[in-house]
Amino acid sequence: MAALDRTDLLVIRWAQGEDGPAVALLDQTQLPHVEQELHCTEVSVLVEAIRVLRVRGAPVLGIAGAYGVALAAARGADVEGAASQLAAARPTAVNLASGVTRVLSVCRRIRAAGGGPEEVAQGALAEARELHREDAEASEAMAAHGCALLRELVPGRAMRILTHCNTGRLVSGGRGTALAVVGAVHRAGRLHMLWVDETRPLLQGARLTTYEAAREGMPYTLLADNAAGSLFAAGEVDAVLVGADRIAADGAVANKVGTYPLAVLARHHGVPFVVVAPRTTVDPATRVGADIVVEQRDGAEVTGEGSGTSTAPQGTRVHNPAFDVTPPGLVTAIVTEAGAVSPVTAPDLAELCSIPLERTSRSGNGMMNS
Ligand SMILES: CSC[C@H]1O[C@H](OP(=O)(O)O)[C@H](O)[C@@H]1O
Repeated sequence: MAALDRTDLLVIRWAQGEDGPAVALLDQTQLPHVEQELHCTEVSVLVEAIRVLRVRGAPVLGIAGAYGVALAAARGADVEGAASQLAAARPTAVNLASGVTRVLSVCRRIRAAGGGPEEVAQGALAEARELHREDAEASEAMAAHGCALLRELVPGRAMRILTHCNTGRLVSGGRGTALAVVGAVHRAGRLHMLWVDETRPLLQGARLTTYEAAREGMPYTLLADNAAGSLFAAGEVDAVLVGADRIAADGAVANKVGTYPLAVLARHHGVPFVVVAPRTTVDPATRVGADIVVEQRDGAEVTGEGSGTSTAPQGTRVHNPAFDVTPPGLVTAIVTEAGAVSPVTAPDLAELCSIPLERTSRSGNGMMNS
């Protein structure tokens, strides 16, 4: 694997190639051993890329959804239909639907004002680019707020931080969410060890967080998910940092499956459990955690069925939720670009995110009314 310059990880970008406009993605299913860019010249290709996690992680899904609507507009395709397909590609990460809705609203507004296809395409791309830029900015702010909070929560010494799944540059327009905080702690000389959960079944930790930690020069150690408990028991964890895919109005956090058990372990062992996410991941239209739709994925991701190396008998029934939901009472703090809220309460979260508690309801296709 060629060592890459830090600034050179282009996770997602708008491309104008010989075959016209495209959404270019670093294919995360090929990492860490192959760095390959996928050019999506059709929305259907981008939808499939989202479904199979060639591009993944809540904030970057919002960026991908936004560029996807701009791609439909640029190619003179049915923008409304494209928006519905994109928003439905994965149900849990709220950023996807909100990124799609944001650019679709711009298309509708330009059209209603009498703009033609060219104006709609230009407006859509400009809005998608603005969302991309905002996410990069949010990432820098989260890193600063999160690092300051950790220095309060773990005073005086270099920290041993455990993380789950992948929350770095690969999920963001910038440095990421939780891993952006770890990077800031590392650059401040305060990171003793980053414990990396492999994160079964798709191994985002083993494949992607290790890849990013290595690029950043962080001290890191990979572990099987079920080894985390013994680390807590040995007093080897000073803080847990994770991302989020959707945060309900009451502060309940949907994140990669395996997050909830870490929150329970952290509470039992008196270890801070910190969630890092941009305000775009807080969804006031989802009142409580029980209302979060948790994506159920194909059992073959667990058994390997069909890949030639199946681990279980043919036809084994599999429970494979992509996420779980952690109640706010187990969350020490939620860090966003606007700052940190701790303890996590609905009014404080709403204030932090400058979101009025009463918000428009969802339309049937999972997209927010603009
Ligand atoms: C902060 S976004 C990263 C977030 O997304 C991951 O899910 P997936 O890999 O299925 O897209 C996981 O929940 C991470 O915490």
